[in-house]
Amino acid sequence: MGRMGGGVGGGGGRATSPRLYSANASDYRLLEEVGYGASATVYRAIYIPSNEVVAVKCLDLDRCNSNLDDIRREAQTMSLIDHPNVIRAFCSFVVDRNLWVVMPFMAEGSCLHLMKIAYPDGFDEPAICTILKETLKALEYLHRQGHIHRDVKAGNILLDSNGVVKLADFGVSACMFDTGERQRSRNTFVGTPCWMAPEVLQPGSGYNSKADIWSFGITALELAHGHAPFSKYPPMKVLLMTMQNAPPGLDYDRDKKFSKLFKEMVAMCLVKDQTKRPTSEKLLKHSFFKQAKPPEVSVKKLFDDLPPLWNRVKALQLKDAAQLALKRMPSAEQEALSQSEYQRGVSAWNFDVEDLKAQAALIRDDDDDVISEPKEEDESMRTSSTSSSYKEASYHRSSLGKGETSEIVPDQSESQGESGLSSPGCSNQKDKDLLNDFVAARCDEKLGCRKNGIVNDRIVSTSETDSLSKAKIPIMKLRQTHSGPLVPNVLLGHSQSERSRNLERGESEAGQLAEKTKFDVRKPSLSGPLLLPNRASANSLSAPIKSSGGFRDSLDDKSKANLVQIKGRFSVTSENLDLAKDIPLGAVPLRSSQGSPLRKSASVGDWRFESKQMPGTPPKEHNNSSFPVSVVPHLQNLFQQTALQQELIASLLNSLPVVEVDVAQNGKSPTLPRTSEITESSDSAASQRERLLLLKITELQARMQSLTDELNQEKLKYKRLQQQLNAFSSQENGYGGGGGDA
Ligand SMILES: Nc1ncnc2c1ncn2[C@@H]1O[C@H](COP(=O)(O)OP(=O)(O)OP(=O)(O)O)[C@@H](O)[C@H]1O
Repeated sequence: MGRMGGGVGGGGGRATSPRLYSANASDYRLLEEVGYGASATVYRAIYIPSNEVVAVKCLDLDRCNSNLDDIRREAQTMSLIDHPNVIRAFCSFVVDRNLWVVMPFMAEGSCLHLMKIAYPDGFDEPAICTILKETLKALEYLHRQGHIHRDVKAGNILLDSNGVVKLADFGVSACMFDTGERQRSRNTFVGTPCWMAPEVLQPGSGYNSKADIWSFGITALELAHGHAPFSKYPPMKVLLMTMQNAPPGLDYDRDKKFSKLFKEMVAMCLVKDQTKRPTSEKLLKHSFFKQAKPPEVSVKKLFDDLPPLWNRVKALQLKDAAQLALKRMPSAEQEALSQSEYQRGVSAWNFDVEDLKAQAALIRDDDDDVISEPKEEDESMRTSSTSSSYKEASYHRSSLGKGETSEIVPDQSESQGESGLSSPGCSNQKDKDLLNDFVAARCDEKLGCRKNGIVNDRIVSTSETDSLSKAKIPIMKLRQTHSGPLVPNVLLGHSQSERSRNLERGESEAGQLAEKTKFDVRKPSLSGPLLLPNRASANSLSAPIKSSGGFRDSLDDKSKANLVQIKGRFSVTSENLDLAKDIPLGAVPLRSSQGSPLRKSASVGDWRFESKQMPGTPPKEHNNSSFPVSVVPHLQNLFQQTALQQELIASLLNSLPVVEVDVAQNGKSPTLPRTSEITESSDSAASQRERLLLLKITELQARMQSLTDELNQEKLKYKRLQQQLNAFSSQENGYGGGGGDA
């Protein structure tokens, strides 16, 4: 155990008198877990010598990218910070493989937690204005001191019970005046992808404090919507979108509730060219911040009536556990993945290169329309990111009962093309290079980048670009942020053991959901815009339908089950008939003059035409019920066959005047010629032929008899159905008339 960093501090700022905090772990009693990040778990704790409540952040050194020297320097920097809006470390010390950082306890936790638990759609503008102004003051101070924060986001904006706002987490901050190793580290990727400025994402290009201004703008959107832009996408996708898309912003139409000043301020921060972004000092002078109310007025009210922070955190952990269970489903992999990083508020400076590459493999085509239409994307993102954990949290306020969509897209594997990396989102060489550069940079940065085995294979395949999408890699890793032996028992009760219990509970809770989702995801969709245009562009709409990949079989089965008739290469199913209703007329290039595209099909056209000729068929039957469609063709078939056979028999009979046949009268089998008669005419040249013909006649007569029976039965059936239909329509009329009479 060794002491690191400053040992003095007081109440998180200049407000209280300086106090010395010991670097002895036994002087701290860790209480509830109040937060967790990529590499740390934060506890409410009692500093025993003064009986003061503090926060202890336990950083798992094994999970940090930095070496001990960097961390020591980091801690020293933290202890020198002295601003009312910046969380200051009282002291820090190493406990085995953990770094304990003692800080003031911020009783209301982070803005992210608060939104997750009670404001899934974001805060109101007065609260946002105050929070942003206080945060900007912190940034202005840090920039003046030569620091770049590099991880500005709602998860790092902490609130205390009086509404005081403090910027936290210097785990990734860089000193602008540093040289050597530290300086070089600014050419690597640090930060959280959704909040990362384009220049930070561009390997090799340097960046400065303006990167914080971009993140600040993203944080403004996060506070306004309840989530950051692109938060539903995997990091690789976010990376591409940040660089390719127009910058996100507050929409003048959609975000009507927000003022013009707010929109303007955000737009100023989210300019891709860093040189055009204002400095924090200049931004602080923007008119938007002039209207800011004091924190105790606009921020404090946000947590009225909320339970204690640790109970909220526990509720969120349960939901996280359910999310993790959900992630196990391969079909929901991408969705769960994209949500997880954001929902846990995890920073990208703990990016796992393997994770990134695997996530890149999951980039799908169907998202790519979004790339060119950022606003739509944002809209869909808004729907999806308010789903799951937020909505079900028990302490919900504003949005309880609002509609919620879990956006799980059916597998459209065939439409993806060969590779995730060759999807439109990264279809050109530039994109591929970008991804490769990015992965390479991250790989260089990461000491633990493995050089062999699966990971290595996957790295190779990234540059080859073709096999990545096929890799089905178990991506999800439960990032435990604390190692056991170093932690007192009391702590374990709230962390690992509890977390695993929660996980189990969460898994069972999520089980049903998972089942449902699995079903939903895999359920083939037999209609919809993706499939219909393809069908419509085929020569005939009634041509055999080729569905995509995964559900071709099931579709075939279904087609068979619904088969109405096959005529040559045409197969018509009742499903086609249903689909025809949904097909936009304009989408069908070869529509017949009869109106319905399906009339192009000989079979369907004929049936419809002829069925109209059936005597006594009420016109209503075509749209009212499905039975005429299936019965009429059958009847017609029988009718046609019978007529043909009758014709044949008649002509045969005409040609055989000698044979005794009694077909017409009783329909029974004809009396066969007696043996003696046959013998007598054996000389006849036609005798052989006659015999054969007689046999044929007998056969045909029998067949005709059965067909006649069948026809009679069908006629009866048809009559009954007609009666039923008549009864039904008269009932309908009766209801209508009754209503009118009454
Ligand atoms: N002083 C504090 N008082 C109360 N809660 C805190 C305090 N510091 C941190 N937290 C809570 O703990 C969470 C995680 O803390 P922190 O962000 O420092 O961890 P981290 O591992 O660095 O996370 P990340 O790297 O993902 O940002 C915060 O989002 C916040 O909710």
